Amino acid sequence: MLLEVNELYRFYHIEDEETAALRGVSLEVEAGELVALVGPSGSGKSTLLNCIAGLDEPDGGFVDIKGERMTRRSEKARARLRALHLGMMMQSGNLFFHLSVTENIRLRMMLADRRDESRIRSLLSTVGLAHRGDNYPTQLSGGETARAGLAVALAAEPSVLIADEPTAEVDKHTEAMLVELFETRKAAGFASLIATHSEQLARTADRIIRLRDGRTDND
Ligand SMILES: Nc1ncnc2c1ncn2[C@@H]1O[C@H](COP(=O)(O)OP(=O)(O)OP(=O)(O)O)[C@@H](O)[C@H]1O
Repeated sequence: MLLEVNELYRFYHIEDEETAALRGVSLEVEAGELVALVGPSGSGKSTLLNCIAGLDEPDGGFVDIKGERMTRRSEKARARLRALHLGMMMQSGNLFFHLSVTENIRLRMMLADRRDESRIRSLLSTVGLAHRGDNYPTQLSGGETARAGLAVALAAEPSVLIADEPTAEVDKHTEAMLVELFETRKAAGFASLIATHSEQLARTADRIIRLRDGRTDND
């Protein structure tokens, strides 16, 4: 099992008000699986992805990636696990603004001890940014920024990819290109969990997991 999420709970508190963003979410994604995560705004998708990535600590439950525990580990251990096995593309962005797109991809590869200039070029063209490698994130449109973020997420060929709305703000042609890219990952035996409103992407997925009020819908 590449990704195991077991009984995750996450509560947020603002003054006296408590929001139960996750209320016992469990899921598994196996090698070669593309899973779409869908649910209305506020249902807990981003919270779930942040907990999986070890960027947020759940109040209960655990996350294992390739059999290694992500939850309740030191920041150093989580960073190592992320660098080696996890690609993430989050709404908050995963690009360094003082680095060009090419430099962002190169840095992500270096964190996983990889160096391959031809892979950088091929990644850029796969996400439709062959002409944008030397640009800085602030010089990109919303859709281009999303695709640059995806190129960074995929840079080190992660076993597990988590992505938050990768096809938001892209045109139909680019959406089709990204769907093809996810299918290629699937064929190569990697796992992807993708929060999406894209019907095309949901249709391509092996499974759809629906979140509602912090729970999976089939609970
Ligand atoms: N840092 C935070 N502090 C307080 N409440 C939060 C925080 N982050 C999220 N929430 C609340 O937790 C719930 C789940 O939010 P989350 O962002 O995970 O939903 P989502 O399904 O990703 O929504 P969207 O599709 O709009 O991005 C919402 O009620 C949200 O208001």
